[in-house]
This record gives sequence, C-alpha cells and structure tokens, in this order.
Amino acid sequence: MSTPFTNPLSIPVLGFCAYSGTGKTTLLKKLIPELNRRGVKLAVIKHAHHNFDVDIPGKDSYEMRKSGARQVLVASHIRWALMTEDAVDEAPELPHLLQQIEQDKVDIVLVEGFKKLELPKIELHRAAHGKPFIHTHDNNIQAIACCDDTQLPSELRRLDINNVEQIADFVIEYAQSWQPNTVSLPLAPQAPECGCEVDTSKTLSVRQGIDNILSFVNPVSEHEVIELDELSGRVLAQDAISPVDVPQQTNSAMDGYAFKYSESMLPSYTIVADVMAGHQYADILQQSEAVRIMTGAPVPAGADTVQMKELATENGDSISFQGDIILGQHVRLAGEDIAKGKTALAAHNRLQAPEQGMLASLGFGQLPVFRRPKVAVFSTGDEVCQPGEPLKPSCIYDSNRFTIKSMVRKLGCDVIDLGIIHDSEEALVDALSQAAVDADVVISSGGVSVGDADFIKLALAKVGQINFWRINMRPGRPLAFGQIGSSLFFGLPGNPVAVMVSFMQFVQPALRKLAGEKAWEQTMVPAVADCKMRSRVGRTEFIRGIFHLAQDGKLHVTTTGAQGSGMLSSMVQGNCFIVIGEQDEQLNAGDTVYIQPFADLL
Ligand SMILES: Nc1nc2c(c(=O)[nH]1)N[C@H]1C(S)=C(S)[C@@H](COP(=O)(O)OP(=O)(O)OC[C@H]3O[C@@H](n4cnc5c(N)ncnc54)[C@H](O)[C@@H]3O)O[C@H]1N2
Ligand code: MOO
Repeated sequence: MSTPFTNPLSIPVLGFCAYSGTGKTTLLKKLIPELNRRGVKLAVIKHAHHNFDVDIPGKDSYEMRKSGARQVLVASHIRWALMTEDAVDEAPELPHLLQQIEQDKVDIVLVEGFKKLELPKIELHRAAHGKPFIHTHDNNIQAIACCDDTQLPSELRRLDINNVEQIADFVIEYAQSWQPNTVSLPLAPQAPECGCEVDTSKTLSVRQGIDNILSFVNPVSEHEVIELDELSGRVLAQDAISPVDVPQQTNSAMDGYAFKYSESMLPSYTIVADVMAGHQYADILQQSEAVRIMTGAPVPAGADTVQMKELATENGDSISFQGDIILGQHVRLAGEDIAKGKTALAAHNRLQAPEQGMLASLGFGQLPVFRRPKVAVFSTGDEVCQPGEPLKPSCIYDSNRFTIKSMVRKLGCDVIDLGIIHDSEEALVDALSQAAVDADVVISSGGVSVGDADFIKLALAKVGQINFWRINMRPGRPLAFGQIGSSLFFGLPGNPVAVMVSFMQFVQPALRKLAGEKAWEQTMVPAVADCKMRSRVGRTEFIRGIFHLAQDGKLHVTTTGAQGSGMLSSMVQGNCFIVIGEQDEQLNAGDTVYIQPFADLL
C-alpha cells in the first residue's frame, strides 16, 4: 500500500529503496563524494526505525534534552544540529522533515527509507539476495540499480549497482529535468480563432466566454484633453513624447563634493563654491578643485564624480576623500531616465499615480485621453428592494447594483443608474431601449437562469440579439451576453457573489478594451495552498481566498470558508480568487495554486 507524497520544496527529492542488506548505505557513502566532486550540493534524510541518538550522555546538550527540553539546538562555527523530541507512534512525515532542510543551501535531497511513500526513487536490487522487486508494485521507481545478469522490464532505466559514476550521472540528469510541483496556468489566453466561431448554444469555458465577448468590443475612439490633475484612471489616447530630458541637467545624487575624477586621486582638493539645488556654478571646475554640492544640484562643467559628505573630511578650504571612488559615482546624467524626443508613455496605458507623476515630471499640464465609456446598470426582480427603504415581506435589498456600480467606476467609466426594474416585460423593453441609446454597455443582474422570470428573455429578444450561455465555472454559471443596437449587453446572474465573479472575469476585460487599454490580462500569481480544495474536472472554480506572505518567503493562501454564491461576506473577507482550472479536480495542502488578487477593483 502506498502513501501519497507531495514535495514541499522547490528542489528535487530522490529516494533510494531496497530490502535491508542490499547495500543502500554503502552505495550512498560512495555516491555522496562522487556527487560532491561534480559540484552537486546535497542533503540526506535517513529514516531510522529504532530509537536512535546523535548525542552523548554527559554532554550539556544531552543533559538539557534529558531534563525535558523539547528541542535542543547545539551549534559551533563548523556545524549545528537541531534535536527534536517527537515521540509519535507513526513514521515521521517526510514533507515535514523536508521543510527543515535549508533548500537554498543544497541542490537535491536524497532520501533513504520511506519505501512506501509515492516518492520518486531508485530501487537497488541484488539478485543473489533472492528478494522480490519493488518496482512491480511501486510505479514511482525511476531506475533500478542492479547486477548485470538481472532481467528487467524494458521500460525501466537500468543502472549498474557497482558503477557509482553511472548512478551519479542519473541523479544529475534527474535533478536537471525535474520540475517543481506547479499547476498549469488557468485561463491562459487561447488562439484568437475561438472568438466568434464558438458555438454559443453550448456550455463555454471561461476562456471561450472571454474571447467571444472581446471579439464584439470596439474600443471608443473619441478623445478629450484633460487637465493633469484629473487624469487618474483615464486611458492615454496618444503617445506622450518627452519635450525635455529627465533629469534636465546632470546633477548630484548625494549631498557631498563634486570634482573631476582621475586615476590617481589628489590628497586634497580646494573647495571653490557651494552649489545648491536650483543654482549653478558658472565656471569650469579645474582638476584640483571641488564644489560642495547638494542632492539635485547641477554638477558643474569640468566635474564628473561626486563623493558623499560622510566619506570626506574638510580642512579649512580643502577637502580630502576616503574610500574607493569610481568615475561618475553619485552623478545622475541628463536624460538618463527619459531622453528628450523619446516616447515617455505609449497610448493605451491607463494613467495611475506613477504615470501621472512621470507626466508631471515632463511638464505636461494636460493630455489627450479616450472618453469614459458609459455604463447603464439596473437590477431586476419583484423581490429586490432599494436600500434605505423599509424591507417588504419576502424581499431582499438590492446589493448587486452597488457592487457593479462601484467596480464600473473603478474602471474609469461613467455610470447611468437605472435602478430596479420590476417584473414587467414592457417596463424592461422601455428601459433597455433607452439604456442602449445612452450607454455603451448595459449591465443587469438576475433573471438569466432557467427560472420563471422568462419575461426578461422575451424583453431582451425584442430589443437585441442576446445569447444565454452556461459557463463551465462556479460561481457564475449562467451569463447572458449580446448586443442591443450598438451597445453591449451583459446579463449577470442574480446571486451576489456570482455577479462579482462574472463581472471581474467577463465585464472587466470588455470595459478595459472598450476604454482603450490594450491586451489586458488578469494578474495570476502562484501561491502555496494551505488547505485542501476540491473542484470538478472541466469546471473553473473561483474560490474566495486570503493570501499572505509567509515566513518561507512565499505567498500562501487559504479559503475564506463557506463558499455559497449568495455570501457576500466571503468577498469582504477575501483578498483574492483561488482559481482552480478545468484540468484540476483536487488540490492538497502544499500544492501550488494560482490566485487572482482583487484589491485593485474592490
Ligand atoms: N433549476 C436551476 N436553477 C438554478 C440554476 C440552474 O442552472 N438550474 N442556476 C443557479 C445559478 S448557478 C445561479 S447563479 C442562479 C442565477 O439565477 P438568475 O440569474 O436567474 O437570478 P435570480 O433567480 O433572479 O436570482 C438569484 C438569487 O439572487 C438574488 N438576487 C437577484 N437580484 C439581486 C440583487 N439585485 N441584489 C441582491 N440579490 C439579488 C435573488 O434574490 C436570488 O436569491 O440561479 C440558480 N438556479
Ligand atoms: O453559478 Mo451560481 O453562480 O452558482 O450562484
């Protein structure tokens, strides 16, 4: 019976298994120096079945442990050893032991023992011992090291148990071809042909849905010129060409002294002036001269190097320098950041704080941006009530309109709020027809599944061409998408979390393209799962998660708990979606998952 094993490290782990007496330790004692000789740094984990000790009675560390310390770490300048008292009935957990290895110090971990784990291994076999093979019931065997006369299945790599060089070759080959345990990127962009050609009567994958929608989006073309201070969140309509060099003059990066560098530095330089930021030294600095200079002040003609104040000693009118000096140090050259005439920022970039700051540094007072898309938003359903008003029996407050409006505004669009449209085909036809005239995009929520609110489908059929899709995802399975006149229509599912997930996956890329952004893709970041997660092959799961930077230097993520598609609290608690792609069914703690952080939009 085998036990599942997941390697928690980002370096390979390779086991050696054999019946006792085959010579595992003998082989490892020869293999380790051979690998060392070839520059491979390795760690070894050895499973001992009995009560062993590495310490000696009478030594301080031994006595402290025997007095009851759960862990004793004894260290010298040559080696250190951590002894942990862990009296459990079962075998120690290999993933836990592996996590104790300092993986930045070694290239591979060799494991002796742990025969029953689903761990990649080399089997050692000596026919003369008359013991059975292990590979016949363990398909984690990568190779068999045996004597020449042993018969083996042809698909198994044969190694000579007496040829340490050959076994070392195999270990190196294995380490070089090993890939860390990752899942493939979910929602990877597909070839463009899957756009309009998708059979929309079928269930679509998330990627097919996105590509299909994007094929209908024509970016806005109208520009307007906007003051620098109002540019936040807008999309640049023309390349911003730098009218100046940045920095405009060669200047000092430190408070200190500017002078002309020479291979053999003078013992001291004469201080001829003070140069403050915003001022200039009018003359050309001579070889034996220096100026006191402030950060940001122009470096005088004739000078090319700055020494910081802390490494200089003034003596009356002269200055001497300490430490090594490199030609050009602490000098920022004119145009080194952005040269005059170069594209400082290309059209189609969304302008946020860094872009605004850079445009300001170039002296732009206003810039051309695409007009904001207009987005009409409404909710449907007789049970849906306006927040702030008394709640009628059997009703719920409208939350979807508020989550949608907030996300639409964060994407730099203008909102037209159409309120709640109650269950009447006529009211809906009127609202939709007017919305399509006023807005580039119309977004509703509710009434897109197979429920009884068929009047929505009838109304949509009267005003436009709308497809009702089932997306292979959870939450957010039903989705309506199409056109009303020249406007795009999104019918998001009613459940509040489904609304947010569908918005982020489908509406967001469409609004970004409409607003003028180019080739935007969701940010996907790998993280280590801290708990088990289930999905179904063929379906993409958007689990609300909380990620954090853990002490191992990696992002770790766990779920927010219950995942009902009406539970908005999961969106409030969470800071990301854990995206389990179509090909995955179950992910275990320690596996790599991809997350979509969503702080930007929420
Ligand atoms: N027989 C089936 N039933 C359902 C299916 C299915 O495939 N077969 N799909 C389920 C899934 S998945 C979803 S998601 C929902 C979506 O249905 P609708 O888009 O038709 O939405 P409604 O039925 O109108 O509402 C669902 C749920 O959401 C609440 N809601 C609606 N609007 C708002 C709002 N503005 N603010 C807050 N909450 C809202 C509504 O009260 C319902 O509780 O269908 C499943 N059923
Ligand atoms: O897909 Mo629905 O979105 O489960 O609530």
